Amino acid sequence: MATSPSLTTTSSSNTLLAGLNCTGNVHLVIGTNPLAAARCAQSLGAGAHPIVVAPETAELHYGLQQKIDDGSVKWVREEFEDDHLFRLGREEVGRVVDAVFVTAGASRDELASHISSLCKRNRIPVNVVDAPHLCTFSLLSVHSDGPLQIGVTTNGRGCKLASRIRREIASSLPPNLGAACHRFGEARRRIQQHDEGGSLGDLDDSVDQSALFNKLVTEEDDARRNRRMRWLSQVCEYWPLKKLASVTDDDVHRLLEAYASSAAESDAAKRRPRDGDFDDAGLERSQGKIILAGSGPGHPDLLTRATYNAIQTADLILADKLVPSGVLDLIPRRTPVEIARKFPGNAEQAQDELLAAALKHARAGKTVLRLKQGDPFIYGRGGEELAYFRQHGFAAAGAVTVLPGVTSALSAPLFAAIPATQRDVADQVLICTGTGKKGKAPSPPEYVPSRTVVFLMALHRIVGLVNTTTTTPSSSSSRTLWPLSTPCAVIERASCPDQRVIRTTLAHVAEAIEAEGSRPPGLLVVGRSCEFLHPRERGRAWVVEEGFRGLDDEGMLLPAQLQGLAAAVGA
Ligand SMILES: O=C(O)CCc1c2[nH]c(c1CC(=O)O)Cc1[nH]c(c(CC(=O)O)c1CCC(=O)O)Cc1[nH]c(c(CC(=O)O)c1CCC(=O)O)Cc1[nH]c(c(CCC(=O)O)c1CC(=O)O)C2
Ligand SMILES: C[S@@+](CC[C@H](N)C(=O)[O-])C[C@H]1O[C@@H](n2cnc3c(N)ncnc32)[C@H](O)[C@@H]1O
Repeated sequence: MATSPSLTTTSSSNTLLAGLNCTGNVHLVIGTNPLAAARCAQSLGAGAHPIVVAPETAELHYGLQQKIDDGSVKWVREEFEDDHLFRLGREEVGRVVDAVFVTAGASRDELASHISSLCKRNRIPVNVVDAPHLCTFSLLSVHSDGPLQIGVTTNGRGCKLASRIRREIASSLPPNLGAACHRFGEARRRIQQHDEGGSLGDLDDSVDQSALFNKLVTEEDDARRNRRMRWLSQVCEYWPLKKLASVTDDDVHRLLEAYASSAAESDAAKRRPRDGDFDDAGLERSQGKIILAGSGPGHPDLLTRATYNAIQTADLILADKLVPSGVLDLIPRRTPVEIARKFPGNAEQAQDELLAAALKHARAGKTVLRLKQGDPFIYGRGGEELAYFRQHGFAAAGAVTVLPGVTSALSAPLFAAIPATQRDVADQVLICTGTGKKGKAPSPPEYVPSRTVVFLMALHRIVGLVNTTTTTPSSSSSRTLWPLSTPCAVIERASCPDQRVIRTTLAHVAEAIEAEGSRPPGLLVVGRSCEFLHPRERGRAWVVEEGFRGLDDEGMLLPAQLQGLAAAVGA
């Protein structure tokens, strides 16, 4: 999000996009045509002071005339002279103007060339319409909605196309997103104020989350400072945009207040329902039912029909944080939905809240859908939840239904063209966690050359994981170490439009994640199968692949992957 128009420096390669703070700047506009009027409007929108330089006799576009009449644009009624650049600017920068826009004349015009070289010599940013070679920056096609700005450039390869792309992007966004940016920005500011500068250092919104984004917040941590800010970041990362856009001031307030109470509770699971807390096991009432369902890795087409039907018919949906937004979008508008606040360090409380809510509403005769991500029984606490519901009055046949889901553990490798088992390459597959209960490091699986290992919940502690698998522990054991050359892949947001795959080896995976940032949820696949369809590219420590190619493509293999296959089988 930027508060001013984004400018790009112009060259034959791609440009550095930046949001410039133009408040109080002086922009010199040379020309009086409709473009000059548009440039003045853009400068005004960014808080700059446009000055038009044109002779008294010039014909003014009516929009420009209006702005001159109302005093927002100043008109210097003179032919352009070099010293305009050095005497019309702000006093605090020695009267040099901050930027120059030449809106008439174009490429063949000698004056335009002269102004451009003069500006370049004096390091004054200059833009000449329709003459990229004369520009030091170009303007983006910008969608603005309050503090939210989205800029698109094709870097001189078709501004009409850029504006079409911009419109298309803007139309795919939920309404009120600008207001949501404002609301969340305010919440952030309040947290920073109240929590004495609590900050995640995430001010640079041009990069993805760091790999530490999901690091467990422990009770020893400087709770207030970090936790509230983490909480807010988690909401921004995991909630669907539609939900973020519909948040009200009250919701934000409640979210932050809820944090305050959960932080107070964090020293114990005191209020957590436990076995025997309710003496109602076996007590069958006239009650509703609970459906515990998996929603797959991300793409809504990967839902089972059973889960889809449950989504359509439930009275209440209690969804986990990782449930993909494409799935949440299928929930009918009439159906209330709550998303778990399972943020690092708060998973237990959030789980308790959901279990209590599920019981309450099911006891009141409702059909409650506990919607989980992937498969509910694969690191999804599904077994725990089923046992809990059984112990609390939902033991009769049909009182709780469990519906499977496509697990990310097996589908993410598939979407990255990694066959988890492959004849002569991998004859077994192991799914394990990179993080144990309360953030503990589980003991790593031993190295078996013919095994594909999928690590869930591992990326926030990748350094520790690689260390324990590849180096000898101090208490020397006979464990076979993993060779650093073992191929591996990080697969993030598998089957979502922003899926990303990083192909590398154990030697470089931690460095790759550090360099590329994190895009949760993501997992790590290790083993020779990672290279079967993707032979390693010599001289490259890692390779990044962006995007999900959809479910309609024939095969799932890119031409490059097919070439890889040919190479792998020696064709
Ligand atoms: O004990 C804990 O829950 C905290 C330790 C912890 C775990 N993973 C972790 C953390 C750090 C953290 O959450 O801050 C690490 C963890 N848990 C999670 C994430 C989020 C992500 O991958 O983007 C991450 C970060 C992973 C990464 O950075 O790669 C989220 C998570 N853990 C879990 C669930 C499922 C659930 O709560 O129902 C969920 C999803 C919650 C949701 O969608 O709302 C559950 C979980 N957490 C954990 C385990 C392993 C337990 C074991 O078998 O030893 C398990 C599996 C299980 O309980 O059956 C451990
Ligand atoms: C708590 S586990 C839940 C797994 C889920 N029950 C399943 O079967 O996929 C969460 C972990 O699943 C993995 N995960 C979930 N969705 C993913 C996706 N779309 N792409 C890559 N990894 C994913 C990540 O490793 C994440 O840390």
